[in-house]
Amino acid sequence: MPEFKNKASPDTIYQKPQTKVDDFSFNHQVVDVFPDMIERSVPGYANIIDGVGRLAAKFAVPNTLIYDLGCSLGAVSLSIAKHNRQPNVQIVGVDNSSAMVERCQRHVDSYNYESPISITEADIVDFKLDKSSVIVMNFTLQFIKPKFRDALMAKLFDALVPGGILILSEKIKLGHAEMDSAIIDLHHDFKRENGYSNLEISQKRTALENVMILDEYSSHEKRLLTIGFEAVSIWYQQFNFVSFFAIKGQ
Ligand SMILES: C[S@@+](CC[C@H](N)C(=O)[O-])C[C@H]1O[C@@H](n2cnc3c(N)ncnc32)[C@H](O)[C@@H]1O
Ligand SMILES: O=C(O)C(=O)C[C@]1(C(=O)O)C=C[C@@H](O)C=C1
Repeated sequence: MPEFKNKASPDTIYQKPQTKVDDFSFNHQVVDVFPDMIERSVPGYANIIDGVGRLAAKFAVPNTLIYDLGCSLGAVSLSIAKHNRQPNVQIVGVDNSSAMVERCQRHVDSYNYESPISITEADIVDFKLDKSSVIVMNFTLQFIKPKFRDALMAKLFDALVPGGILILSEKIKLGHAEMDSAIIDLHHDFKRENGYSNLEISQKRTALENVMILDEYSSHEKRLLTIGFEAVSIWYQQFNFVSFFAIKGQ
């Protein structure tokens, strides 16, 4: 995983009790601590970033684009640039948080990989996509309103060349209450082991409740197959954090 060159500030956002916990948003306060927050919150994050770059390299095609939708600080874009061996591949990161885009541009500018990376501020729901061989949404679809998800996935399918892939990483819910609760407990243990208190875990959970809506893995798979993808497969999972990819037939 490309190291963030400026050492990230520690995430202390939910340390103090808040009388009213606001909905989570990718604002300046979150941007400042984001590398620390995501590393301590998402099991396997560094492995996923590296694996996405390696997987993208297997499907990248010259003279196409590779999209990183919901790019945050550019970790996926940089991993793809690091692993890509194909000529004339342009990596395009898109995010609708101006605070993220501004910081992401600085990160990307501090690297010098052969494949160019451009960063754009836009809402991916109404962003027009050009011909691409790989599209990645790493922990982003969960923040898109459910009513927009089918159309967004269909748009990504249309933009892919035959043989192209969509890589999605998502926090999922399990279809069985007792199993779901056990896996959520393991995730919370992971957070506690990374130094988060019960108060931090519970306030963050409240903040995310209305903005991060989770699907079951079976719903993701069904949606992608219904749209026309030839096959869908999980390549990484730890607890309720899954990364999977779907291929468009030739
Ligand atoms: C959990 S972060 C993604 C992490 C990042 N992909 C990584 O691997 O480090 C979700 C990102 O999606 C962005 N986002 C959420 N909704 C969006 C939308 N409608 N259009 C574009 N970006 C969006 C947020 O601003 C945020 O930066
Ligand atoms: O479930 C959580 O507590 C999370 O923090 C998850 C999650 C994510 O999956 O995107 C949510 C918001 C932050 O961007 C980092 C991680």
